[in-house]
Amino acid sequence: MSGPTVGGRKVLIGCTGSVAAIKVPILVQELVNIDDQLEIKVVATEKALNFFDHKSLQIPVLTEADEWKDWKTVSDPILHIELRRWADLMVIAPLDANTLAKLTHGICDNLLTCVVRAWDLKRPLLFAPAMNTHMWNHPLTSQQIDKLKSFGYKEIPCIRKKLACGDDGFGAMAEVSTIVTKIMDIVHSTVPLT
Ligand SMILES: CC(C)(CO)[C@@H](O)C(=O)NCCC(=O)N/C=C\S
Repeated sequence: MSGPTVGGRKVLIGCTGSVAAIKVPILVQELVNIDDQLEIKVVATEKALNFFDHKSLQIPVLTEADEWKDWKTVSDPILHIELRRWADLMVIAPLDANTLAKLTHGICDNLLTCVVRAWDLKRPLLFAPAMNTHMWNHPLTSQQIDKLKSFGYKEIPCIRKKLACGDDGFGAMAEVSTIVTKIMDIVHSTVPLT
């Protein structure tokens, strides 16, 4: 990115109900360490909150409770629209099997899926799938990932690892360092959005 950063890039991290969500705090910390100019917000599904203490993060973690708690009248802001306007890029890490299926069909029944449903396809959206290896190997998975890629979303491929349930195989979320590198490649390559 040439010239002074007029305010950091705005990165929205979406996270869903995979055990890999234990890595969300580490992902945030690594991004802050590598570029303290970044503005970072997290949007978590209810299930994602099972895997990390969102109150321990030093940055905003938006949840279902935030979507409508302050809304009183039709002129009040709508959080998922505020977020799609705010973010320069979005990374969904981890993307669990459930939300993968929802996004494939445009289901928008929570804050995260509403942001994606309203997403400006001219802005980068990356996703890092994470699920049990038997879910990964189901034929639905590749069909659904191909569908997301047809929208222009960029996959950060899963890797083979010992999984949370003891199985060994593909389905593990990409390493945090890989996800950070993919984000920074985009941050350093895109001109500031007006
Ligand atoms: C959990 C973690 C990050 C530990 O290194 C890794 O195994 C992973 O991404 N697993 C994918 C999710 C998973 O395991 N699912 C649940 C049942 S198998």
